[in-house]
Amino acid sequence: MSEQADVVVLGLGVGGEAVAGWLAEAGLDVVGVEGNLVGGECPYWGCIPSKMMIRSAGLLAEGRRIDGMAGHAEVHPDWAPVAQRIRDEATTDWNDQIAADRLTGKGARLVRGWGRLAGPGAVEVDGTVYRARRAVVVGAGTAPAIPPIEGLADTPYWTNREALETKELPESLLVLGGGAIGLELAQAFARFGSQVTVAEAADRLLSMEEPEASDVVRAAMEADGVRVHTGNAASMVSHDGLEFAVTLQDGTDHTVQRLLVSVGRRVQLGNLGVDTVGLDPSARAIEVDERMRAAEKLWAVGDVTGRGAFTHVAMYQAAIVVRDILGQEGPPADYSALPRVTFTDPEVGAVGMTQAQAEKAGLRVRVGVAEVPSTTRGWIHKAGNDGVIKLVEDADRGVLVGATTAGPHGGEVLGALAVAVHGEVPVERLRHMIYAYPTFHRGIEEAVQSLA
Ligand SMILES: Cc1cc2nc3c(=O)[nH]c(=O)nc-3n(C[C@H](O)[C@H](O)[C@H](O)COP(=O)(O)OP(=O)(O)OC[C@H]3O[C@@H](n4cnc5c(N)ncnc54)[C@H](O)[C@@H]3O)c2cc1C
Ligand SMILES: NC(=O)c1ccc[n+]([C@@H]2O[C@H](COP(=O)([O-])OP(=O)(O)OC[C@H]3O[C@@H](n4cnc5c(N)ncnc54)[C@H](O)[C@@H]3O)[C@@H](O)[C@H]2O)c1
Repeated sequence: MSEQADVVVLGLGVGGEAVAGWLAEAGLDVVGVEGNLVGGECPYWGCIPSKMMIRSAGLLAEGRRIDGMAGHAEVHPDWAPVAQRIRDEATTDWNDQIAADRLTGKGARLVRGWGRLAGPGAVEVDGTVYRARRAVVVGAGTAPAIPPIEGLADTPYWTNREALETKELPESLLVLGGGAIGLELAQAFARFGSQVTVAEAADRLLSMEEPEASDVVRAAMEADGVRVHTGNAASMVSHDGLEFAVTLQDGTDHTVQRLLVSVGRRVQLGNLGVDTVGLDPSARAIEVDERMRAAEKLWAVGDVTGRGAFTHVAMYQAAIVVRDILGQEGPPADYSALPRVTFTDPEVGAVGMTQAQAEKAGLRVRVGVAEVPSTTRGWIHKAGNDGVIKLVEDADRGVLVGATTAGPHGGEVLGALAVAVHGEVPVERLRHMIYAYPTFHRGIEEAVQSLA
């Protein structure tokens, strides 16, 4: 059997849903194919439920900061309202009817099932081939990477999905991987009372960001009672029906109730039939140009492109895909001012290049640093004021090419620096700008003055 459409979108996560909805609203005949939940990872097992956990965990942490600053508070954590809110408000118990109706309400046709590319301009789902007159867009996302650790595959380990679905707080939890997922969830569970250990293979947490941010995050984790092992992946895992036994590379043994695997995510091209359009199924991602084109009649969007696994990247790319398919003008994709925020407390905001990346790119680099606790606002804030603002300047051009804002509201402070990097605002202008007193973002002025 075969059906026609203007556009077929394969995978309706953040990126695919946006593309399908916008193109349908523009009047095209769009078929959207989804094997699981319309909306993808972010609303059901990612950004949104994890940030609900973090918001609640943050309230507990603030409550514990009352002593010594505002009287006395006893904090009694309860996981039940968190699990309930994730069910009621975030995921409707992992039911996507609202999202599906929103999409079809825009005029798109929803096909439920797992699809595969079937040559240029064609997608097959359960024996039906959908032929696209204009474009196929792949937005198939990623799956958790599971490392080849002896014994791991045979155990009931958690990925982000089980962690965000849990109704019960783990008594003890070992988190493999000290990146964004691992750290956000480790700290949240620890603040509710789980005994948490993080084992990170690299020599520091959040190893893709500035070392100063790694130091801040490690201190914060340890202050929340998280045991941190760096340079120390797991070498063996087993489960006896009740508990996990995990041996780390340093030879230490850990017995825990739960094991969370968060060592990165992988694009799975093997199942997508990319060979039928001339692409390499063993590639790490679908290679796209600056208009998100991947092959004849083929565009890709979101995590599957390997250009930064963030919801805001998927949305940014979706707008480019839509413009290109509709033949509209617009700027090409540019990731030089890519912002990201790790929602630990303190939050770690970052944009553009780290110092190491800028040096590796051959730039003549100047660096400016301000310690948040010694800024006026940081000093006033007191409990929970750890953080650092770090700026990376291309000294030859006199513009910032990267910045890090670790600290209270670090993700919000980042906004100003994302504008500076994106807009290539001359450092000289930043030096003579008025920064409101006493804000956290006023720390940027100090960091600018210290550029050397
Ligand atoms: C715990 C966690 C927290 C996160 N927090 C943040 C955050 O705070 N901020 C942020 O910016 N990002 C965050 N992310 C990342 C964010 O979720 C992803 O970048 C985003 O979901 C990517 O969207 P996407 O459309 O590329 O893919 P996905 O959302 O993964 O969607 C892909 C969709 O394609 C479907 N699909 C795949 N293959 C097929 C097929 N063959 N046929 C049919 N359907 C298919 C899948 O079922 C899925 O619904 C987080 C991720 C996790 C796991
Ligand atoms: N706040 C956010 O925006 C947010 C939150 C969560 C996830 N995400 C996205 O999801 C992606 C995936 O998150 P993630 O945390 O799984 O990946 P990650 O790449 O952020 O971190 C994975 C970490 O695991 C470590 N690692 C790799 N193999 C290991 C092993 N065998 N043992 C121990 N450690 C090992 C890596 O060194 C790295 O530090 C992120 O890259 C990010 O793009 C974003």
